[in-house]
Amino acid sequence: MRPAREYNFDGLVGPSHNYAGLSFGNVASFNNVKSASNPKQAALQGLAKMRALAQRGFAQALLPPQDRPNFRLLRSLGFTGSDADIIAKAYKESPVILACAYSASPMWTANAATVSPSADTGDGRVHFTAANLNNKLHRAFEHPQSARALRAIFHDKRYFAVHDALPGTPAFGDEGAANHTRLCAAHGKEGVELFVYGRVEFDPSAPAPTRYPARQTLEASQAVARLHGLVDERTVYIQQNPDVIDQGVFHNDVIAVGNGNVLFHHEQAFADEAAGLARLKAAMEGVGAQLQTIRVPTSEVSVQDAVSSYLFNSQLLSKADGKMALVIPHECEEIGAVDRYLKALVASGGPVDELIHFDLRQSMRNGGGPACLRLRVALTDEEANAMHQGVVMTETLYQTLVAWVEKHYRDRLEPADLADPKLAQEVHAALEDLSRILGLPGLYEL
Ligand SMILES: NCCC[C@H](NC(=O)CCC(=O)O)C(=O)O
Repeated sequence: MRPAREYNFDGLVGPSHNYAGLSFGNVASFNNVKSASNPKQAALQGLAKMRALAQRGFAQALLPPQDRPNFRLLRSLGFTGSDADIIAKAYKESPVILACAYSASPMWTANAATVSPSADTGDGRVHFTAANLNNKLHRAFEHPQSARALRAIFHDKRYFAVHDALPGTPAFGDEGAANHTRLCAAHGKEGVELFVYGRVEFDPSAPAPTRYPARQTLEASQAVARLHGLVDERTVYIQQNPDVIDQGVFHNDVIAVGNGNVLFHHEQAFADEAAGLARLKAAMEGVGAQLQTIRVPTSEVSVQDAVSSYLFNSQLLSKADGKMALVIPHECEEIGAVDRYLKALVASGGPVDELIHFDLRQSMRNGGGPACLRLRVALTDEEANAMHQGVVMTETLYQTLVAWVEKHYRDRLEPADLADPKLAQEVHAALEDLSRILGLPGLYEL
């Protein structure tokens, strides 16, 4: 075994963060549609989380925002002329399409890709597959730039393989790491990769939600496992409970999170819990790991409270002393049942002995909590040295980025502001500056 640690790559929130109600099935996105956002505060809240975790000694890095509005998308839909013409025409004919082209949704980097560490893959490299996110228009156009950014950071082909997204068709709906968890005895040792899917394209008899869409298919999960060269005995597929998708659990990471040998989940998370967890347990025994579940009963926390608090959209982080900290949003303290549950959890003598709270309200109002905001990449020391270093969070980078945000970001964005052609110029100037700060000159096609 080679020693390895988990890096969390948080999404740096882009300057066009706004509330457009684009995600049917995501309750927060729908409830906050057309309210005013504060992109500056959103970016600073995200940076504060990155800095605090880096200061605690957790390996922390970032993924950059994407260029917005997405003129390529707007042109492909028939809007022509100068940039200002395109924006004006799109706003007049279809403000929702303009909002899609302007979405800052790449901030939720858990959806950027699925990642398999080198200990698990066929060729011993770290594998990434950019997620096609084809269930939502505003997200379906993220993947080319996600792959480009990952290739810029993980450029050394001796260590890293970045795959393009799966075909963008319903059979292969792929939401990346939000529906994937890796369980292991140690990051540098072979682990078990758990894929949680919402529906099965080629088996109409399999359960499926009826109200809200299931974004991830079994077929997509299996394709990612093939691309990464994962071994069958160490790969487990479990179906998400369709009833909870219908209650607003649009990704599995809204109802379960895993780390090390621990799976923290709601009792209603999975369609056939007993059988699924038995398979997971057996696979883990094969790699010398003992599955430990922390199962939250409905009698203590309802699915509705889990969705509004984002209790499970937390980060479960291993500390140097062997215990784990749970990184949660402030909303968890505000919902009585969740607050009580968490206090009892840290007092129970189990693996989680600390809560770390953050104010992430700007992201939360669009349905993105601590776990949505980060992509986990377990790396050996050699791999960590081989990646681009300019994205690793340090105190200097934090201070530089705070000044960059203060300079370029607005503190209020309403739906009508997307029609302002100056906004596009501001985003452009900000990203030009950012690629210089991060030392990634080819990051954008600006
Ligand atoms: N992992 C969390 C993802 C949240 C994201 N929300 C959004 O895209 C909302 C955007 C808006 O409505 O403006 C989504 O649903 O995919």
